[in-house]
Amino acid sequence: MFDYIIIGAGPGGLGLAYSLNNGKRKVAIIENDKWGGTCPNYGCDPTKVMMAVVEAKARVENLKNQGITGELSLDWKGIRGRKLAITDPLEEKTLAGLQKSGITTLYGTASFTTTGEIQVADKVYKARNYIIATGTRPRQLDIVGKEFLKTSNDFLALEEMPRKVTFIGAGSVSLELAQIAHATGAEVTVIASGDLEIGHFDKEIGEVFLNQLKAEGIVFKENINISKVEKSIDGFVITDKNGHQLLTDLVIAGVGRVANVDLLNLEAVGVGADQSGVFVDEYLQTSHPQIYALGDVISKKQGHFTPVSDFEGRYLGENLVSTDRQPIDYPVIPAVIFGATKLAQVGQLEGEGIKLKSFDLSSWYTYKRINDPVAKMKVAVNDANEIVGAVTVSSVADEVINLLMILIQQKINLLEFDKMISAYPTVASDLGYFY
Ligand SMILES: Cc1cc2nc3c(=O)[nH]c(=O)nc-3n(C[C@H](O)[C@H](O)[C@H](O)COP(=O)(O)OP(=O)(O)OC[C@H]3O[C@@H](n4cnc5c(N)ncnc54)[C@H](O)[C@@H]3O)c2cc1C
Ligand SMILES: NC(=O)c1ccc[n+]([C@@H]2O[C@H](COP(=O)([O-])OP(=O)(O)OC[C@H]3O[C@@H](n4cnc5c(N)ncnc54)[C@H](O)[C@@H]3O)[C@@H](O)[C@H]2O)c1
Repeated sequence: MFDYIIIGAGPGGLGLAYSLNNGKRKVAIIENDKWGGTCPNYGCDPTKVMMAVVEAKARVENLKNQGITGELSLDWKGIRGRKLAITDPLEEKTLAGLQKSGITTLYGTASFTTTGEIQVADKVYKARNYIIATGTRPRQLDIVGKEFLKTSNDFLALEEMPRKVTFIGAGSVSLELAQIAHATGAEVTVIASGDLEIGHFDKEIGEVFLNQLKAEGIVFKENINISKVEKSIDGFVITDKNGHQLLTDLVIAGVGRVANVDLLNLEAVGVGADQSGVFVDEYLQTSHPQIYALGDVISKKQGHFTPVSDFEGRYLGENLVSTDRQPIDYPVIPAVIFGATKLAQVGQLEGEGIKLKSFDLSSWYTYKRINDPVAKMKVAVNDANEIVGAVTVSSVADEVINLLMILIQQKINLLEFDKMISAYPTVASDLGYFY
């Protein structure tokens, strides 16, 4: 008998396992694929290791003929080799870390039994509480030729970068991988089924980001509904509902992700869920009192990001053992689409008493110094002169947004900000001008 059994060893499940494991409690964690979950094996880490090379090339190219001469080219094999060396060992390290800390590790697909226990292969395990942290997997398109569609996982495993790569869907997965493919020499097309805009981001700044990707040479096609994909001698032919065709060497479907709930036998324990995830209350408790859920697998309005899963893991780690249960209280959550140019947003941009200020940052010293091709910011300030939201596009948007997140979360107004000194010239030394 365990105290806690966690299903899924991604950032959420792992955060919870370590938080609950104090030597006295018996904690088990179950994984049916790679220890560490999506982020280190198929998501954040490998994509950002690859992106670092794309960013470095752009940084140099932005200063070309301003003291830098010569041609640069990226080599996919080298980029992939870097990824293999940095992120592939993480799986083994994660498993070793769990075993060293005394957490029981079980390998296999977990599902609930009709008596409310957990089954893995032919063994049944019992616990006081069960926590579902099974994440998501790429959504598959139900079209003719769906067997020819590849996913982000397949992209990361490519041995060669094909000459022509097409992405279906213009969300974060496609927009990041499209930049990597394009920088390594592929002709890249991104197909959006509706108008080209990035959900959850400010429309105007999102458009600046997309225009920059277009200026770099990525081709976007909007309002295209794909009806079939066929194999031809030269590659694959994508046909849309109007009969237009596109020839390509590789098709990646980046059309969202679905919750890993189907193998869990949730009906047996009466836990509600659909493709968007497991239904939980503000304590991350499901309709079954012994079963909780966290991370990407839950149906929620918060973004599907590693630090959110980790936050939920740490929240449950405290709440499950506390006599004074508190509902989860999410802080502001930054979202970033990475690339040589990055798009980043945090907090709220509209609401009562909120003023939105726009800044063209390209002439600011921080950005002029590195000659960023685009640098813009919108900041939302409330009546109390506190920053409550921001959206920005530039090569350093990921760093700026985290600093703005701290100002928002800590409600630091200009008076308090002015009591601090930031190193200059850095993105931090610009912050006072945004109030
Ligand atoms: C291409 C890509 C890039 C990304 N980039 C970023 C980024 O830059 N920054 C960021 O914050 N987020 C990023 N994300 C999102 C991030 O990876 C996820 O938000 C994060 O991994 C979610 O953690 P989790 O623990 O909730 O789920 P997961 O990491 O998905 O872990 C769930 C685990 O449960 C296992 N599992 C599923 N079903 C069962 C079962 N029945 N039995 C046993 N085990 C099971 C799965 O194999 C998996 O290992 C990216 C995602 C993708 C796909
Ligand atoms: N930097 C990051 O933090 C990062 C990077 C990559 C992925 N992620 C996470 O991974 C998750 C999945 O990303 P994603 O890009 O797969 O999903 P997404 O939901 O961000 O985007 C999917 C896109 O596909 C489009 N789409 C859906 N059906 C389509 C169709 N039939 N034809 C064409 N387009 C279609 C949608 O309109 C949407 O624009 C996200 O939740 C995201 O949070 C995060």
